Amino acid sequence: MSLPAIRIASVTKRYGSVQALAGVDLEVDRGEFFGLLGPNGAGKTTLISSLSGLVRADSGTLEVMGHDVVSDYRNARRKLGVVPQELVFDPFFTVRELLRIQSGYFGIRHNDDWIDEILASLDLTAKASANMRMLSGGMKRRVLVAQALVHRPPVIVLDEPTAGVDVELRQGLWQFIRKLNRDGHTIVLTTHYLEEAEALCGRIAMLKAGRVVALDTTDNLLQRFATHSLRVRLDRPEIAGRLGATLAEGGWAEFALDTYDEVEPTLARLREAGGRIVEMQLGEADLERVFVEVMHHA
Ligand SMILES: Nc1ncnc2c1ncn2[C@@H]1O[C@H](COP(=O)(O)OP(=O)(O)OP(=O)(O)O)[C@@H](O)[C@H]1O
Repeated sequence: MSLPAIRIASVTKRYGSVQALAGVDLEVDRGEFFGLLGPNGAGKTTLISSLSGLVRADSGTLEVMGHDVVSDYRNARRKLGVVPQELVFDPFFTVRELLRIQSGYFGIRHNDDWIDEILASLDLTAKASANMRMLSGGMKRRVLVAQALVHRPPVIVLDEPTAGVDVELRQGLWQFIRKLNRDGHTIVLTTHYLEEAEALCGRIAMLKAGRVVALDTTDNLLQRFATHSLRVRLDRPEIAGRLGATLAEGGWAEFALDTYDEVEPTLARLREAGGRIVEMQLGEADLERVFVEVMHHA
């Protein structure tokens, strides 16, 4: 069996009194499109930074394509491309200069053919000679992606790559990342846009307070929780509450259902209890609901 793309075992990291990572175990196989989700402060960036060597874990081991990120740092770093969350650049370099410098960090010279290809894929060709300070936020983010790819890493980690990015660019970016994944790259993504994670990721880990609290395929996660919901707005919402629904704002109540077959009996019970339905909606479970449930119970 080939080694996993990423192996994280018993990793802990503390910042003063904050336990940012409290014993994380995680393996990502080669070729996966993997999602790392969690609320603000869950430890996602700390985990990614530990993987890229920006942060030193207090204990545990991290490997990229079989290379330990501490004892075999150079090889581990070569196998990894990280698109960081924060936009930090030297404003005086042009896009091409920046990508050449980044290539130099990895000891790669004469990288212009590949740089041109990346620029074209990210729709940045026209900006190759522009100074970084002249680019919009969305374009800077694309340059961050380009920067992560100059050394052709097999494993690519993206930390909230679409934060503050417009819809068109987001779709373009995903198309490109999907292509990289189809070409065999392992992708790890953190995002707060759960519909993006649902659409893209085959497997997902959810972190809370530095621990993995859910880890499964996206399909299993969606199925593990009630797959459908019946939302009703009643003239007397408390009736639905007595029948086991979750009450929401505006008089809405929500029943979690395993199948659509349960819709009719639920409506019948409501009618018998004297509830009059003012409005009604049927919904599929989505990752957002799963996320809320997992975080609530973890
Ligand atoms: N350099 C640091 N010094 C002190 N505390 C830190 C540092 N970096 C992170 N933390 C703390 O560690 C915890 C985990 O932070 P981290 O940035 O890893 O979370 P995250 O899941 O990436 O959050 P977000 O979704 O907001 O990006 C938080 O409580 C954070 O305040």
